[in-house]
Amino acid sequence: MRDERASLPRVRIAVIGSSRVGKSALIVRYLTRRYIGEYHSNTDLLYRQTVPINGTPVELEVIDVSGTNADKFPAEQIQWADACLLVYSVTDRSSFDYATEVMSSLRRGPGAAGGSPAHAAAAPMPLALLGNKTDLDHLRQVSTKEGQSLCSSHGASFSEASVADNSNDLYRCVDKLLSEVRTPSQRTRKFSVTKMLGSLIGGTNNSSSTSRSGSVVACPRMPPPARPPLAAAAP
Ligand SMILES: Nc1nc2c(ncn2[C@@H]2O[C@H](COP(=O)(O)OP(=O)(O)OP(=O)(O)O)[C@@H](O)[C@H]2O)c(=O)[nH]1
Repeated sequence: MRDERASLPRVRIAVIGSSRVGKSALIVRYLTRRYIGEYHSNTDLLYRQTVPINGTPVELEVIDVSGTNADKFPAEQIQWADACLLVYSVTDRSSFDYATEVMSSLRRGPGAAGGSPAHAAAAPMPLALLGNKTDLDHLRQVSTKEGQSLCSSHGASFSEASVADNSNDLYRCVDKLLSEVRTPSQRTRKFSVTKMLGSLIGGTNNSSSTSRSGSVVACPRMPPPARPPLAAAAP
């Protein structure tokens, strides 16, 4: 099983944003369609799932970059990733400011703040911005226009969504980002990870559950920026 998974093509996404904007809720929602109301972690977590695309399994890895350390620029996590999803809360101006800062650094130029050497030499890293918590519109501090304008000036795609309300926009946003990394002619996804959710939430021991059709693993620490096999996540 280990060799089989190691040989799969990988797509790596870094989800970055201030604390409490809903990054973990978003990732779990995307992978399982379930909503986690309260899940706080002060460390990075790696979610891993085998996703069949056009009948070809692809290893999707998503790193949930803890917002607790948002004063530290997540350069290593960005270097590790093929694409970044920046998340802020439309109810939290400071979270938008942080996303703005990260996006500006990312787009400042080759090697400025992340992106692998390959990315720097070729196209810029695919980047998406998502304004979460639109269900709390009455508490809104950041307008839709501000998000749009930030993205149009930085070559990123923009969406707003409510993870709590299970907006379709959140799936569209992530799917689009994935398609910018890999562009198979037709994407199909099959999830069978729901029953692993319990171990994911309690996942402090690197336990993993795998199956041919899908898996999720939580790792307590982010992998190094180079690309050795993720030993901690191996079954
Ligand atoms: N109203 C509302 N609350 C949300 C939404 N998404 C997440 N939340 C809540 O926001 C809080 C923070 O969500 P998390 O997913 O833990 O946020 P995070 O960005 O991972 O936070 P850190 O682990 O501190 O980095 C939780 O209480 C969630 O239930 C949403 O769309 N609407």
